[in-house]
Amino acid sequence: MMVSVWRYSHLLFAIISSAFLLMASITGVILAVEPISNKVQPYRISGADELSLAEVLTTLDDTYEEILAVTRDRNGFIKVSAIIDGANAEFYVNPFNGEKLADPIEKQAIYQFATNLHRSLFLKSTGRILIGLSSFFLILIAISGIVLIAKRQGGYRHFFSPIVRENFSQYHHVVYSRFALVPIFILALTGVYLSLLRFNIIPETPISMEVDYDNIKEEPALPHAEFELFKNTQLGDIRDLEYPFSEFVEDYYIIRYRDKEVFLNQVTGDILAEEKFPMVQIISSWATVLHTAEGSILWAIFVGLGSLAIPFLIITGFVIYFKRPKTKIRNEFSKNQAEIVILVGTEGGTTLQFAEQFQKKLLERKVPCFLGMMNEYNRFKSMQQLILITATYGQGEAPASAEKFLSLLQKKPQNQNFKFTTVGFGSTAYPHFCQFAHEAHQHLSQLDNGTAFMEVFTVNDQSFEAFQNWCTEWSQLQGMDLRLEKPKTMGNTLPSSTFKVLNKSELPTDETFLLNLKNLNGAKPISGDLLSVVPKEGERERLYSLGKLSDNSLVVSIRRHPNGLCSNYLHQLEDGEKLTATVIPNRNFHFPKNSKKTILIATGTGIGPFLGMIEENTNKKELHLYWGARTPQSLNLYKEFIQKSMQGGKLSHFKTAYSREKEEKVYVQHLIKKDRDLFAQVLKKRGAIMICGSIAMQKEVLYELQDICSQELGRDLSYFQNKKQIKMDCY
Ligand SMILES: Cc1cc2nc3c(=O)[nH]c(=O)nc-3n(C[C@H](O)[C@H](O)[C@H](O)COP(=O)(O)O)c2cc1C
Repeated sequence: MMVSVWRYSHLLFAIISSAFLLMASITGVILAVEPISNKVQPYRISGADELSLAEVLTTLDDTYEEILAVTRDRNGFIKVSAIIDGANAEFYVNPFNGEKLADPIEKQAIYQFATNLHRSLFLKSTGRILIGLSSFFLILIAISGIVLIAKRQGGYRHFFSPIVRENFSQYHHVVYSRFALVPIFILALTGVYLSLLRFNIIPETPISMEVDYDNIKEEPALPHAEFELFKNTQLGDIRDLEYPFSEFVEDYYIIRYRDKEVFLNQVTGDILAEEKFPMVQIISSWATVLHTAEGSILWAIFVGLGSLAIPFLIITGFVIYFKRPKTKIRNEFSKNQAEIVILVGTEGGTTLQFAEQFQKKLLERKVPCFLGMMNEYNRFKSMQQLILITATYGQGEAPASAEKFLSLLQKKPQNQNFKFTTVGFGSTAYPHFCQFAHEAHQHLSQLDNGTAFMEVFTVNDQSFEAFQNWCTEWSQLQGMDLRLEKPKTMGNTLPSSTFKVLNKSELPTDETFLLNLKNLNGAKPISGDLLSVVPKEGERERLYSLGKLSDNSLVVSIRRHPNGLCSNYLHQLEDGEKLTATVIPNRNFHFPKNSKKTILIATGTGIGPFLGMIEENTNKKELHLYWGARTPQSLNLYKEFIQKSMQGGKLSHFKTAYSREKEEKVYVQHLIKKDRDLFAQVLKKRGAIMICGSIAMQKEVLYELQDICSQELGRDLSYFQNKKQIKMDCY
């Protein structure tokens, strides 16, 4: 079924019931404390459950004047009803010696208040109906939530796979709901059951045992300590025992077990009648125990945490929904007038925002274009070029708005020849980077009348810069010049900081340079975070990976492009000059502190964040660096730092691959192939591999790593990516 159906059902049920659920869950948390505070009282006597009824009744009869009943509650406390000095009394006893321990625990006012609010919102039957219905909605929310998580994770098998943190609400909503689903589901189900019971929709049929009074025996008369049943029944097995009303033989002992009731002749000890409780009664008893957690501290904590999760999930759920980018597609040309058809595959809505910017620029140039969703694929009569802009979800699958695309492609063939282009939006933090874009492109390539206009272009982590690059490349091939504007809603809202240039070291032959910066205020970056620089007002931002050498010194490694606005702007900065830029946290690319062995792989300026990570390796854990560049001279910029780090023990091994040193080109992937045992060992021992550099290098490196994973470790590469043992930041 479509993800959107599940999503909207999930949301709808939550909207309908959220206020009542909030009330029920908050009071539920308070009520979860009650069984714990009862259970910790010292009235449970160790070993009492193993005493026989014969022993207990003898002790109690010897101690008290007249016993009416003995009850064992869910806490294991033994309560006696007796007549003392002519008055009825109830109290807990020590069944070993009959000693009174305490009066029964009285329900505290706070729990009484919370119980009333929890059950009926102080609205009597109306409130009970509302709470019952909310519990029912909670079951539906839990079911649709399970389906949604499974869909997002790419199947039930991956239900508990790690989640990439995109933002606080999205991440924590999924993380906590995965663990809270079980208690929430049980609370909701038992809540509905208890409501149905209360309204007699589930009828509780009472036991109706008949005693054959005509055949009641009066002999042999035995003292009750001699009754077989009392000798063979342990105190822990019963729920309660009622003494006979009078001494007449027609009155009998009533003994209630967990699953049955027994009438016992008070003179001879014969069983007069016995009946199992009906199933409904047993289920009701279980539903009460599970829902109220009476008698179990662990269960009370479990369901208490489940209740606590509900308000959190309601709030984060609404934040996710209301923060989703809202875009309404406006088209100036109909689908059959358009020469360029842009179809979008999105789930969170961001990809559509990018596509809208692109469509806007085309419309400004009066290009007849149409923007729609990939699920709207149809016959487009005037289409000359189809542009797919799509995200990837699950384990490399289609996002919600593109689920039907591949089948529609077969069902709705175009009558004319057309070109096609695919832009994939994804994240290298996921094992199957932009896989759906590649798959869609592949399917289009198989059509007789479709021709690829460009290779698949991939955009990592919604990088506007990358999308702009694609747009420039595409528009040049089209013979036009399109410059996109970054929508305000897409801009990062993080505050900018001022940096002072400490120094600049340069390697003119390679057009690369290192900028040493000091943060004068604002954010506290970690190596691997990104520095967003806007070279001129109105210009798009460029991102650079940061290395942190000390609290006062950051480093960025930059390649200077001949016409590059930003790289040239940074290059002309003099020592002491100020730079305003924003630090963007890049959580998926921080140095793994818990890993005993780590391998860093970089090409060219990709070494930048690793310089900081090496410097931070003060514990001198095993750290390998593989670095690829054109010639040995390229190393001059970093040589001193590397040598110092190796001498200081912060870097254990350093290997280089130069592509223009000898006839035969050497790339980092060749080094990996040679050292495959080391790579296998590191992954096996829960170490980490970090990759930074070009996407082209990343592809080759991943290919090599995939081979090592399947050949040496018998697992897919994605297994280690999911465990965050492989981290990438490539561009
Ligand atoms: C649950 C989940 C699963 C994802 N799976 C993948 C994946 O397998 N491959 C990938 O490249 N990106 C994956 N992504 C990243 C998204 O494709 C990326 O964030 C995209 O920009 C989202 O676009 P949208 O907001 O238009 O849906 C995943 C994101 C989420 C939240």
